[in-house]
Amino acid sequence: MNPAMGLSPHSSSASSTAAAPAAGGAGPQGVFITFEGIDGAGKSSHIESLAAALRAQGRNVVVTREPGGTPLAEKLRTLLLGDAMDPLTEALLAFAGRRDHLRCVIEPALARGDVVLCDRFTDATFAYQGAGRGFDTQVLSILERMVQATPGLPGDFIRNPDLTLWFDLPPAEAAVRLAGARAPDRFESQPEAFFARVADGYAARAASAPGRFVRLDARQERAAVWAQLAHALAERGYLTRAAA
Ligand SMILES: Nc1ncnc2c1ncn2[C@@H]1O[C@H](COP(=O)(O)OP(=O)(O)OP(=O)(O)O)[C@@H](O)[C@H]1O
Ligand SMILES: Cc1cn([C@H]2C[C@H](O)[C@@H](COP(=O)(O)O)O2)c(=O)[nH]c1=O
Repeated sequence: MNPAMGLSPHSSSASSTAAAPAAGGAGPQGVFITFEGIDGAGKSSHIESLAAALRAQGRNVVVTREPGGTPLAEKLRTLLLGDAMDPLTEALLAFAGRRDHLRCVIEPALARGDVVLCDRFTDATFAYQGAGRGFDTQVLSILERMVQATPGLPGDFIRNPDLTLWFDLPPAEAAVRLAGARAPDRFESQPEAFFARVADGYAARAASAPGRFVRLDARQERAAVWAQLAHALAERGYLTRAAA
């Protein structure tokens, strides 16, 4: 457990887990936690509960999402979820929104020492555009490096989440949960085979960064999924055992 409660944990680079150099001095570093999984896996059901638990422990928490998180990126979200386009255009819109989101919301919050809880981030681009659409992941890696380089920090520092909570649910079960819940967007209306590829994409990302990813068995009932999540946070010192 980290007794500093995440005040100075690892903000990792793409190739290492070295701590992020603080921009303009040795100020506090926040904690960047992302929620990932196929549509309907249960991410949104837990993000506000985690924010409440962290706030109860005195942390400032920013809850945000991708695509979106800034006025500009929310406009790009509307395009991405609503308009037909090719996979490269999807990837470029996702990364354009991410750049604005990082510069305007995520980096300032982390520099203040806040906890950032983000519903989806770059792993979603690799899972949906890479594995789901079959787009070239080498191109995605180039965009990732360009977009996640942090202003004020050395050029080789790439902002990545400290922790990624991967809600792993079989596509057939996600489809049952989403059926009738709301009008499906352009991604939610994809066939089950698409989500099988997306799920494989998440598994591949998790295998490539095992220290960052925690797999949650999202088939369980809500309280049991929360228990897994809280345990993972407590193990890393981000939540006290009591809150978990
Ligand atoms: N553990 C669970 N067991 C059964 N149903 C659940 C569980 N968790 C969430 N649900 C339900 O499944 C549906 C999808 O949940 P939620 O919106 O949290 O998923 P999501 O991963 O955020 O989806 P999306 O990415 O599409 O926004 C909701 O109707 C929610 O009430
Ligand atoms: C970040 C990101 C997201 N997507 C897809 C994944 C989902 O289908 C939607 C977002 O909807 P949600 O209800 O907010 O989960 O967008 C994507 O294809 N690429 C991305 O980079």
